[in-house]
Amino acid sequence: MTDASYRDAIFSTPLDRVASFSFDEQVVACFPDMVRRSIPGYGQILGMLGLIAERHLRHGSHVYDLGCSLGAVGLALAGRLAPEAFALTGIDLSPTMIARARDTAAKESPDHRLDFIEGDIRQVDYQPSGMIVLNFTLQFLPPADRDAVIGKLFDALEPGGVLVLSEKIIARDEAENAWLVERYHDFKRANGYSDMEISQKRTALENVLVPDTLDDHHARLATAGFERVTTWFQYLNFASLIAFKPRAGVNPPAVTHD
Ligand SMILES: C[S@@+](CC[C@H](N)C(=O)[O-])C[C@H]1O[C@@H](n2cnc3c(N)ncnc32)[C@H](O)[C@@H]1O
Ligand SMILES: O=C(O)C(=O)C[C@]1(C(=O)O)C=C[C@@H](O)C=C1
Repeated sequence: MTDASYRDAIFSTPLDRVASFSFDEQVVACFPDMVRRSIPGYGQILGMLGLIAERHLRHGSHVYDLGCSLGAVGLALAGRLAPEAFALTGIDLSPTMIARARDTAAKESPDHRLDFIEGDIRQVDYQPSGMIVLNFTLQFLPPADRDAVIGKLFDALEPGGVLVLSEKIIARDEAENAWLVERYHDFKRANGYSDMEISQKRTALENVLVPDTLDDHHARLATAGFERVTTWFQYLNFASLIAFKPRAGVNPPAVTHD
């Protein structure tokens, strides 16, 4: 990152009332440090997205990065693929994120076609695309809106296109979930967050980041029409899935028995 990025100290002082988490200017200013210290495997997921794009993207096709924040996904793809291999549109609700994503892309990958637009991913008219990435974004949509967004993305994908969905997840089994969350807090402590920071951030994220189970994600993607859904990454309570849209004509016709 060539842009200024500060250490995340947002929850490091005791707060009388912890406000709901939002992607405000304070978060934008320390975002690279926050995600690096708060999302297990964040860097590895970004690295793999480039390799997935190399394998699955038809030359010259369009990619969406939804909830793009500072544009890290586009930069990761630009690090692996030639400028003519793809054109990417990043979309985010936060104007500050979008402004910084544009600046960074212009400095770091001037030859690649990386566009960034401010918008709500629930309201976009999507153009046909070969790959769509939701890297820790769906979890911030109200649960009631998630099926419709995934349905729209399925429709926008070209036959053979892929959706990559990375999310914080919850385990249905209480004991399993407790173990994962406790180890996740150990991970945060090891990355320099205090117990107070961990606890205040947890409060701020209540009802803002609402995780689904892996089963919920698989079921939603299958219902939308995805042919094959694979959980290709999991590190504690963070996971990434890839979903494949069927190629036209390869589905065998349904066999009927009489
Ligand atoms: C955890 S961040 C995503 C991180 C980013 N994808 C990355 O890989 O660095 C979630 C982002 O989703 C954005 N967001 C949340 N709801 C949104 C919506 N309805 N439409 C567009 N962006 C949204 C937030 O502004 C925030 O930047
Ligand atoms: O800090 C946490 O508890 C998180 O869940 C990490 C998480 C995320 O998963 O999106 C939460 C908010 C910020 O966007 C960065 C990371």
